[in-house]
Amino acid sequence: MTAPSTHTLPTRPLLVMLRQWAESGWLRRLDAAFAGFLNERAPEAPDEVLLAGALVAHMEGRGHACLLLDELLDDADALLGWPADAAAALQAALSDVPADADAWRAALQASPLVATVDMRGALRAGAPLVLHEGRLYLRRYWDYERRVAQQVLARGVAPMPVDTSAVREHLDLLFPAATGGDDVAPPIDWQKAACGLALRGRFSIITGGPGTGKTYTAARLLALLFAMDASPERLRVMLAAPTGKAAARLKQSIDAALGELNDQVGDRLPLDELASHIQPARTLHSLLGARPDTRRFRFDAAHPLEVDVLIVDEASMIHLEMMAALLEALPPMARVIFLGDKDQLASVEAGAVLGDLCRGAEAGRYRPETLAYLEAATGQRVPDAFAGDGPPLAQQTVMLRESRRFGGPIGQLATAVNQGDSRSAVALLHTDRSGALAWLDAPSPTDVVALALRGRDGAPGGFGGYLKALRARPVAGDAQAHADWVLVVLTAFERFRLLCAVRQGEWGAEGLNAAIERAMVADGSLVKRGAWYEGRPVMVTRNDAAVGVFNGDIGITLPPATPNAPLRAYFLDGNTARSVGVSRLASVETAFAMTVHKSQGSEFEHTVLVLPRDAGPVLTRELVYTGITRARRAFTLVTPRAPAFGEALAQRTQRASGLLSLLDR
Ligand SMILES: Nc1ncnc2c1ncn2[C@@H]1O[C@H](COP(=O)(O)OP(=O)(O)OP(=O)(O)O)[C@@H](O)[C@H]1O
Repeated sequence: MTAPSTHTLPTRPLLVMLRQWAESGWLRRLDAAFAGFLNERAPEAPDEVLLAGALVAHMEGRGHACLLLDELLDDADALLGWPADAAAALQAALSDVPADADAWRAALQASPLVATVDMRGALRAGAPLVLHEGRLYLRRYWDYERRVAQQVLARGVAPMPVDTSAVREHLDLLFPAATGGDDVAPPIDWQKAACGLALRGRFSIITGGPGTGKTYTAARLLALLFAMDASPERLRVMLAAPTGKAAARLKQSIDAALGELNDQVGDRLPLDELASHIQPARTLHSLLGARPDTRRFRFDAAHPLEVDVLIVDEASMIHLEMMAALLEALPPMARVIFLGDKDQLASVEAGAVLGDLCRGAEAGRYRPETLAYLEAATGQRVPDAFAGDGPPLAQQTVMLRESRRFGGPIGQLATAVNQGDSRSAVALLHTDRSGALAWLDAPSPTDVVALALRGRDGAPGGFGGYLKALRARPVAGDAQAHADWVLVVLTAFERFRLLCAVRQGEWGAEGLNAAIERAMVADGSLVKRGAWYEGRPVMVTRNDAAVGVFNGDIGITLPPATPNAPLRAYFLDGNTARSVGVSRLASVETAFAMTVHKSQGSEFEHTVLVLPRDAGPVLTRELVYTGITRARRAFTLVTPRAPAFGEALAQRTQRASGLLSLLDR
């Protein structure tokens, strides 16, 4: 949101009240200031318009694309989840404004501050708010939603013509039939179906939990596209993900899958040539050409990306603004395939685009025409349970349902959590004997610190391996040995991580980082002479295109190979490390512990999820699920108050958005 300026203190009673709310921490200062800005623009605007403006800004700060007016009037407490005193103040404020939604809507519609959308989609010029079908938007977010919907519709409405018998031949090679026994029909291979559907669309989604083979499928889809293309030598393939780490993982997984495929199909498909067409994976910011000090990217509708096929991983992390920019920068004829887990937490920024787009993915809702195509192109009959009359987007969306790497206790726990089955989840955490799962009651944060330093039974180590790697520094001046050491340290750090539900407080990332630092300094593992010290892991908290670091990147502070040179932060970039002088990193925080939100796109051998004492609105099922699915071999749940876990599972993340209604027309 653009920060409006207020030059003088407000005198209008509503604005005074909003300012007090901001001082109490119920609203952001920005939200109250936005109401002040609306008042400056239209001093005659009634209170309800200014109040709605402050609340829509507030909702944007909480990740919502819009404010649902009916929900606000029906049950403001449920919508906002404010503390009792704030809720009472809001109820009092609401009782001063028209009590029913129609009167409120009429006041908004009549205001010059609010644009309503006419039959042709036109808006009143210059209005900072938009009202559409009971949803109130900051104009920018209305615009992003409309642009995303337009792009999805433009790319997805008419399937491209496909030679189904050629597709079938290739798909049978790429996905050898599962054997179901003599009289048992083989289960449907959703990976094969996903390739078949993506082949005929310019916009496709492959969603599924961890290890369900999204990248495995994407690699086969690339092989299929390459085999089916009339001039494959000209095909430009790009890979991207929201964070550097996720981009590096995507490239590694695609390379590994293509290598495996090569062993499987030999020279029946030109896979070596395909591999040479795949450019290095990039972050979305770098792909689009982020520029310092502007929201605009180098690539946009007027200057499209030079790409024919774009695969985007970790799509649940893409927020509305980025999705709009990405889709518009794609040439109209290019294909984009999004991979992601629809059940994960959405981005910190407003919008839950993948979740919205995948709302019907579980049910399939494939139309007869889609089912007939799938049968011809893949040789598979999709079970009736997945038939329906879904919109065009549903015809291009496939959910992968079988986890290949996550079948053990961690997978079972993730499933129980996803289903909100807290009894089974608690039982799994308490009774697992394999070492994969553990529940730790931690009366004090020092228990978490002990876990961080030494690990636990069944999953020993904690940060011990990382500290050991740090100590194995080669003699100064040997550049190659130094480069190898940096990679060892970076990789060792990836093995263990504390994930917190919140940032602040003793159970939050900030408190635990400080406590771990203190403990490591006390036992001599670290020498800390200032904010920057050797071995300090840092996470970038703001994009800085000029330095080449982006929100969520994780680096380790180390001395460079040259003796006595200042410390540098080293970042893993695929299989190599790149470094930045620490003085150039303006926005970073220590990263022994990090929030679950920031951990998306990463995985660790042993992941510890720390739930604080009180289950506030941020503690949700999606947050716990996302934390668990960051664990590769071991997961530990830690909390000072056991019921916090069940309370979190009972709470869902619901983000207000109008995207689906724009797509369903
Ligand atoms: N059909 C299959 N047959 C055999 N192995 C498979 C199949 N599908 C996936 N795998 C294997 O399962 C593992 C997980 O697959 P993959 O990495 O593609 O999953 P993913 O959904 O992309 O996971 P993540 O959520 O971690 O990104 C890989 O080792 C892959 O080779």
